[in-house]
Amino acid sequence: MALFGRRKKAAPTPEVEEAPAILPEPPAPNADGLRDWQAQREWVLDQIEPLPPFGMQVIDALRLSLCEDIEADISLPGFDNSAMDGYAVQAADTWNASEKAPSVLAVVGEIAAGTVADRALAPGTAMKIMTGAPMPEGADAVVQYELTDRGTEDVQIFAQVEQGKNIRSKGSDISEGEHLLSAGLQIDSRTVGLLAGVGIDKVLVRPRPRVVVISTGSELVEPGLPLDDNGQLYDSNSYMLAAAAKAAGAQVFRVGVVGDDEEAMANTISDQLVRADLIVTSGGISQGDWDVVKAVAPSLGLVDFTQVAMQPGKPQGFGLIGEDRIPMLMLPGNPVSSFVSFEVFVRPVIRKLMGVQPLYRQPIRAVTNTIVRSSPGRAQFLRGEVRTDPGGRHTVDLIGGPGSHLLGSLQKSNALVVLDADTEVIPAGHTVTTWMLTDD
Ligand SMILES: Nc1nc2c(c(=O)[nH]1)N[C@H]1C(S)=C(S)[C@@H](COP(=O)(O)OP(=O)(O)OC[C@H]3O[C@@H](n4cnc5c(N)ncnc54)[C@H](O)[C@@H]3O)O[C@H]1N2
Ligand code: MOO
Repeated sequence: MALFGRRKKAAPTPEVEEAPAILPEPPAPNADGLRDWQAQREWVLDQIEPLPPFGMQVIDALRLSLCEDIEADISLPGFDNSAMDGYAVQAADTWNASEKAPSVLAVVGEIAAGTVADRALAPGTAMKIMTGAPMPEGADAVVQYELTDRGTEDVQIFAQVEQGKNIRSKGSDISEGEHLLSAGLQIDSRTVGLLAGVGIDKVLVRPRPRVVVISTGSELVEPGLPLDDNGQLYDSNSYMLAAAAKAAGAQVFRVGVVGDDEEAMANTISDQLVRADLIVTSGGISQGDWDVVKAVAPSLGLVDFTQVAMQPGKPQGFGLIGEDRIPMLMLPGNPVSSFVSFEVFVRPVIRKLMGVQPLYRQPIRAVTNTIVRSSPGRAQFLRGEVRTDPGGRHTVDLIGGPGSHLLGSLQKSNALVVLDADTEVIPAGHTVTTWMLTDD
């Protein structure tokens, strides 16, 4: 039984916790002043709480995490019914029936799906019955039309059927009271079907996180508008990050470009807090003279800017912003750096907010088709194309170079190749770790 069928309202919201006054101690940097990417990811995730459960229509709960145990209130099928269009009979009346020597039974009624017989079936008689219609009392088998002459007053039956033939018995799929689903399950289309099948219209789930995406940089132009000749380029990051967040299950608000203006940036972030479970920014966090996010974020909440031993994605920012301490991930502006940072930090945060497991991409080992070189000191997230041969063996080719502006080769890739910070060279034919970049 789902919560809504029984209790009509959600569990009381948990008490609001006191907002933290400082961020917890971040991971210690290495000798080069860089943090380990996995330690940084854990540190960020430790500060993220799954969203409180919410009651939703089952169709809207697709891909969300169930927050209640569900048991069946009814059996499925709910009654014995026919699996075929044909005649409900007593099996004994068909014994020894054949094409040459058919059994002949009087047809005494018709049962369509959604109706019931007006009497019990007596020996020597048959009732027409349609697929899904309830079996009449007294009948213990169904003879499909193809084994009869389809008679309307009398019917000739050309084959013997055993007891139970073509009957779908009550509870043969699900029995009343049976435990169906456990809290924590991520709802898929089959689960939606099962919930609806047992009559449940609403369930308690963790809602889609509302993710606000902001990009920064006075050089950026909204796609669709003309570029001038003064070093402008299109804002690809806010679109890419919004799409990636949506694919990860979020409800996305793409704010788009804010120029390198501190007041405008501070106002934009503050204005967005009201509809955000997470804010993601791109750009303006490195060492530049107009790194606006880095400049204003400290005035808005608790923030931490650091450098992580990964390439791309070295500069990273994290904060808990405003009175409600809304998490904010501040990503570097280079498009590939932004995307890789999304994969490493933002996607797991979205999944934690949603309460779905696993938080991380499941690593797949793939054999390199060529030598892979890496500059040691930073973990590498290279773009690759993984192919799977018919035997299930994965191979990978690197796509494009390591440059973090290479949007074209990012699009051509279907995986990230993840190398440890101390890796220098991997000969062709050896295996590497890859993350498949599927949009789910
Ligand atoms: N002196 C140093 N300079 C830089 C360092 C460093 O350590 N010392 N780190 C470099 C690395 S690594 C990265 S990554 C970038 C990150 O810089 P920012 O996060 O401040 O990003 P921006 O400077 O705003 O932009 C970098 C680059 O990306 C383009 N960009 C920005 N936003 C978008 C967008 N929405 N769509 C498309 N392209 C975007 C921007 O035009 C720049 O070309 O810093 C290095 N510098
Ligand atoms: O970290 Mo930057 O992201 O190497 O280009």
